[in-house]
Amino acid sequence: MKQIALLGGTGSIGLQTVEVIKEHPEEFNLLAFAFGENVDKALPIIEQLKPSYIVVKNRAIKEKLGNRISYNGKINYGIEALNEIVSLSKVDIVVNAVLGSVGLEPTLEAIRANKQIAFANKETLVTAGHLVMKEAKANQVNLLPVDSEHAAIHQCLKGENLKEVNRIILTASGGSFRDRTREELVGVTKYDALKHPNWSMGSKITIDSATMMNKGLEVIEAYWLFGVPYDGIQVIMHNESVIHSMVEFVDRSVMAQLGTPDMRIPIQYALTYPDRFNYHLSDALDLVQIGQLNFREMSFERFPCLRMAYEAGKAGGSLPTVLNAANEEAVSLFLQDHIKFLDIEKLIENELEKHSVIKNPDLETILSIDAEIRDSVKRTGLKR
Ligand SMILES: NC(=O)C1=CN([C@@H]2O[C@H](COP(=O)(O)OP(=O)(O)OC[C@H]3O[C@@H](n4cnc5c(N)ncnc54)[C@H](OP(=O)(O)O)[C@@H]3O)[C@@H](O)[C@H]2O)C=CC1
Ligand SMILES: CC(=O)[C@@H](O)[C@H](O)COP(=O)(O)O
Ligand SMILES: [Mn+2]
Repeated sequence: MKQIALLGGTGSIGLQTVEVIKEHPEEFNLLAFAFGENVDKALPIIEQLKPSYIVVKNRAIKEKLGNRISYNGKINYGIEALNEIVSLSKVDIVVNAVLGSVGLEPTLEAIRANKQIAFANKETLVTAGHLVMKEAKANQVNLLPVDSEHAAIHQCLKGENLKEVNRIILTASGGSFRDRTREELVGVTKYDALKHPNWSMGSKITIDSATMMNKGLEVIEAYWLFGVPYDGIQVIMHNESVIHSMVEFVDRSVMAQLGTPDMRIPIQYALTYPDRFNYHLSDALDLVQIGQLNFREMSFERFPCLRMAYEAGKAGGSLPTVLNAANEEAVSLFLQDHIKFLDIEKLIENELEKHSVIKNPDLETILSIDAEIRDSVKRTGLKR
């Protein structure tokens, strides 16, 4: 029986991870469960699976949950408590499904404790990929990608020699505004932006998908996970999200991984790796019913967030931290109706232009830049 510590358990990935765990009660036990503030979503899971350790965002939530929980689970709060549960000796797998760079420190702790990590939290790799990968190499820990594209690439690369990779081809659905011109983006609402054509996901990543920043973050995520240079990472638009990504080898042979757009499939694979378990939660892929798969060229002019992500990734140092922090804050302002959709990219570009890059930043520097940029975006954004 594998003992699981799930971070971000009330989110889109977290809830789907719980479904996978429940499908295989003889294989997986939810030992530790962490979430932010959503007690109503957490309570039924906690009451059913009775994790021994629970971590929430702050003391107020701890008290709120403590008043409603019916068994003797240990409840704690804050980043240190997250760091503690990922390092528990009994834990076999840490699922990192928290949103944003708050996942950085627990990731480093889980690596230092030699845990297998099912990794969804892409912002952590964007903000501090050099620190995470250095620690992973030193401790010989594999990050098992949950993000659908990276899970696909990981499968295409199984048994292959990385030196024989020509390029990685990341597929992008295009998001909710893929058929609109830039002029048609003026005045779009968050309700329009939240209508993803293929996937049901948390709000932040759905907005990232609409701005194409999601693919930008994924380019940087791929760079760190697979060690392929930025010039060898291509993004193409693929309407159906059926091909999750591809790898081209030096002999021009291309491997692709396909599947229905259902995140429980890569989540389950990250939990069972290197084995595969039966899966019954959704229907099998039916290519005849789908009929055709469509592809389009990606445009940096149409999607400046993708251009900015490549530029930040290539520049390296502290610039990806700036990109990520500015994006997290700008999306949050947009979701709270403080700024317009097109302001997201303007606020990010503004921070990237102002920043003097620091080479090889340490954890303290990254955390301080992250806080400083969020503050700056909030101030600028609220004046708009
Ligand atoms: N959703 C998807 O299909 C995919 C998501 N990803 C990545 O997975 C990650 C999670 O995405 P998604 O599930 O959509 O996000 P959601 O917003 O749905 O969920 C985020 C989770 O993180 C928790 N959380 C936020 N802040 C804290 C904190 N300070 N301490 C503890 N928990 C916290 C939230 O708790 P609460 O809500 O209770 O406050 C919630 O459980 C992101 O990095 C995303 O890019 C990658 C591929 C696909
Ligand atoms: C499910 C998943 O992995 C998301 O990151 C998805 O890729 C978002 O779709 P886009 O291709 O629209 O960014
Ligand atoms: Mn993805």
